[in-house]
Amino acid sequence: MTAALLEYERLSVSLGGNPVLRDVSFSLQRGEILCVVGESGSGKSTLLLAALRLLGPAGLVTGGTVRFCGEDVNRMPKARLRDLRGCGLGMIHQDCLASFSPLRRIGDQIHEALAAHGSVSRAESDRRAADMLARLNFPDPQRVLSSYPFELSGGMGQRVGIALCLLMGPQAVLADEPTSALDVVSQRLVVDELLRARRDFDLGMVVVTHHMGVARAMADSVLVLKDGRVVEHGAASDVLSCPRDAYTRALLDAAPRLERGV
Ligand SMILES: Nc1ncnc2c1ncn2[C@@H]1O[C@H](COP(=O)(O)OP(=O)(O)OP(=O)(O)O)[C@@H](O)[C@H]1O
Repeated sequence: MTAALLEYERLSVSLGGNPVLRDVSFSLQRGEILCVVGESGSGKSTLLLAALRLLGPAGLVTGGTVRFCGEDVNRMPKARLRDLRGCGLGMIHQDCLASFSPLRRIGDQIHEALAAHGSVSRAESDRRAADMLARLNFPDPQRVLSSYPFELSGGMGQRVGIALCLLMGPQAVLADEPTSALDVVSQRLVVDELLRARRDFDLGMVVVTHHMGVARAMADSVLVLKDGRVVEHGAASDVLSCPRDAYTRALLDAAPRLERGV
């Protein structure tokens, strides 16, 4: 049987000595979108960072494992870990534009990122970036590539961040509140782009969101986190339509609606 893309098995993590994740288990298959919901401080970002072994100096895995394609992330040698972070697991942040240097053009920075993970000429990286931006419905990819970050709107910046993530050729994508900083129109575009990326590249995705409307629009499965523990995990249709847990019901009561795109 093929290993899951990501598998958390009874993962417990502490930050600064405080337990933040407790016995978290789930798996993610190719082509699956898992949305992780829960209130602020419930451990959602920590859950994503654990997969990249990016818990920082305060972080400690106190029990359990995270496996990527069957390989224990906490036992990976440095070179493997670099591949994992560079092109195995893509990361999309709440504010992708903030990850770009304000001083250099987008095309220069995309080239730098691609060249760090394999020999690629500037012409080739521009071609691949322009193709990806066109695929994500940017009307003028060349203009984006020659822009500085401050010349892009927040929504465009977020979509450029998605393009860069996809250009690295990840097998799975971790998205931490990818729509939270956006107006509703840009939210819809980002949700549609992530759904298209899943379909086109058969990606697995873990999407952290406060927004139950985003979970409704995207999720195949939903995991509800409270105080670092999984209170509910199952098919999106079950968790979002017939929640078993009172906490999930309370989250759903505050949900803005987005229709499912695919
Ligand atoms: N370096 C640290 N040392 C100690 N505690 C930390 C540290 N970083 C985060 N925490 C705590 O860990 C808990 C989980 O944080 P985390 O960012 O994973 O939650 P979250 O669900 O993603 O929250 P949000 O939705 O606000 O981003 C929080 O209570 C936070 O205060």
